[in-house]
Amino acid sequence: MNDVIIELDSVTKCYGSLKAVDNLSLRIHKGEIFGLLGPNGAGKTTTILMMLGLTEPTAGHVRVCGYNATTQPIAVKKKVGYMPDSVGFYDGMSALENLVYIGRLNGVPENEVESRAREVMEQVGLGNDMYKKTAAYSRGMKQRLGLADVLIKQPDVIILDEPTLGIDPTGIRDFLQLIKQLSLQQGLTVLLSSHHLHHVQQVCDRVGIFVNGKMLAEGNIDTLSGNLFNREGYTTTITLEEVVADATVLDAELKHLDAVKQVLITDKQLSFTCSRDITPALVRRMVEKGYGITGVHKKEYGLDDIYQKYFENNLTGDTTDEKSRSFFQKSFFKRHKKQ
Ligand SMILES: Nc1ncnc2c1ncn2[C@@H]1O[C@H](COP(=O)(O)OP(=O)(O)OP(=O)(O)O)[C@@H](O)[C@H]1O
Repeated sequence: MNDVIIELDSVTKCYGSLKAVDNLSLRIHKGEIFGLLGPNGAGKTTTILMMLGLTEPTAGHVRVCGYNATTQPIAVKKKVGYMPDSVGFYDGMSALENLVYIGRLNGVPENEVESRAREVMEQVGLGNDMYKKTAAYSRGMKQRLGLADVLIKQPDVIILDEPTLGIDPTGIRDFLQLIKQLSLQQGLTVLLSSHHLHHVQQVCDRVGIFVNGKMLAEGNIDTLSGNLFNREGYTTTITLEEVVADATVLDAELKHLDAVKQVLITDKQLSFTCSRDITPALVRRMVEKGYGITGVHKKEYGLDDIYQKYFENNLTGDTTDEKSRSFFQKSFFKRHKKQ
C-alpha cells in the first residue's frame, strides 16, 4: 500500500545513556486513527517530537507525508497539526479572536482567516460560543478550541497528546466522536496518545502498546484480542437454576466434550475453557440434561485485558523487567482511577 502517512524506520532516541525510544518501526496509513498507549515515561512524547521534527532521532528515519521529519521539518509542520495535552489561550480574548490569531500565525491568508475560523468553530461544535471569552470556557470547550486551532491550518495529519485528560465522560464521548467524524469526512490521519483504554478502544482503528521505548504489541483490538483467545482459550460461564447434584460425574462427562479444555463447577456455576467458542453446544447439552439455565456469559477481551496480558509478558519475548511492569501497572491504574 502506498498510502503510508507516518513512517518510522528502526528509530532510536537516546538521552545520554537512556534509550527513550528503542528501535521503533511503525507505519500509519491515510485516514487511520492510531492510538499510542503507554505509561508515563514510555517514550510517547519523544516519538511525537521526532515526528514533528522537534527532536532528532539518534538512529533511524522518520517520514511524515513523504517528508523527512529531521531534514524537512518545516514541510512536515505545514502538514501536521499538533495539540499538546494542555493548550493555552488568551483569556481576555473571545474564542473566535483567539482562533483568528492562531490562523494568522499559521499563515492563513488575511481575506479568509475569519471565515475559516467561523467555519472551524462550527465544525468543533462551538458555533454558539465563539464570542465568549476563553476565560469562561470549560476544560471540554478548551479542548474543542484546541482542536479548532489545529484544524484551521487544514492539516493532513493531527497528533493529539492526551486529548481527553480532565474532561467529563460525556465530553470525552462527544470529543472522540468528533475526531472520528473528522477523520471519516476529511480523510484526516490521527495519532492520539492516551491512557484512557476504553475511549481509545471506541475510536481507534489500531493501537500500539508502548513501554520502555519499545512497542510491545500493535494491531486492531480484534486481532490483539484474538491472540488472547488463542492463547487463553474461550471462556463460557453458565449459571444454573439449581446446585449441581453430582459435580464429579458431571465434570468427568463435560471434560470429554470436543474442544473443552477445562471445566470448573462451583454450586450453580459451570465455567468452561475451550479451544474454540462452543457456547451454543454447551447450553444445548445442559438443557438436554434437564438443567434450567438462568445465565450465560462469554468472556470478551477488551483493551484492559490486552494491556494486562502484554505486561504479564505472555505474548512477546520482551525483556521488560518486573520493576518496570509493576511501575507501569501502578501508573496506569493510578491515572485510570482518576477518570
Ligand atoms: N530532554 C530530555 N532529556 C533527558 N531525558 C529525557 C528528555 N525527554 C524525555 N526524557 C526521558 O525519556 C523517557 C521518555 O520520556 P517521554 O516524555 O517521551 O515519555 P512519555 O511516554 O511521553 O511520558 P508521559 O506520559 O509522562 O508524557 C523518560 O525516561 C524521560 O525522563
